[in-house]
Amino acid sequence: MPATLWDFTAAITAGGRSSRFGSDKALALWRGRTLLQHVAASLEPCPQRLLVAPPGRYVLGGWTPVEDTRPGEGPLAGLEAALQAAGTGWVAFAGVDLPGLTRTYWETLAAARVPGALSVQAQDVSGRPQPLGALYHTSLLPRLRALLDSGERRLRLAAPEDTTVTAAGLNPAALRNVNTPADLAELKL
Ligand SMILES: Nc1nc2c(ncn2[C@@H]2O[C@H](COP(=O)(O)OP(=O)(O)OP(=O)(O)O)[C@@H](O)[C@H]2O)c(=O)[nH]1
Ligand SMILES: [Mg+2]
Repeated sequence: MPATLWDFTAAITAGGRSSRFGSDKALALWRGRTLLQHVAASLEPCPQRLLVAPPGRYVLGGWTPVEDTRPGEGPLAGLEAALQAAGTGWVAFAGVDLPGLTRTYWETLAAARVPGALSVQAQDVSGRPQPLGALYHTSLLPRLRALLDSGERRLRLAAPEDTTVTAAGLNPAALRNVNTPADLAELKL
């Protein structure tokens, strides 16, 4: 895959409460590294890397801290902060709880971009597009602001359906989501 495909900004949204996990899941260990480190490694080739989190919560070398625009309001607000900080272009938006993400995963999404698209999302095993672990264009920012101002919090509404490309055939292991200690235990099997 040509290196020129890594022409997007990386953003990890890490402002969650981990209430189902019971402790900070970003710092939970899997294969000797934290979940946050796994996600960060998948995005290391990106020229600009942003970590949206409460100030001082994490130290992640090479990643620029970005404060939430609306702290505690969920990943849709995290995406707003990320797109605002990114400037102009494409942003790879990841959660801390997707430790199976790989460089190949992001390269596949990046290669699926077409003119006019504003988001590229992987199709999961049930055929649904996955809004976390997806690419978003910064021109979505006015829409996101309007959605959030109106009280909307669902990340899957971030991009209009008719401007969202879905990429099929990605490794389902890339999208394993850790919400509970049981999810992490399953990952270790
Ligand atoms: N920046 C930011 N990220 C968030 C916020 N809420 C959740 N996230 C992140 O969004 C991703 C997926 O969120 P959830 O699985 O709902 O995580 P969570 O809120 O920490 O966990 P629960 O409390 O169990 O729902 C994780 O990377 C979270 O850190 C927020 O208010 N701001
Ligand atoms: Mg949550």
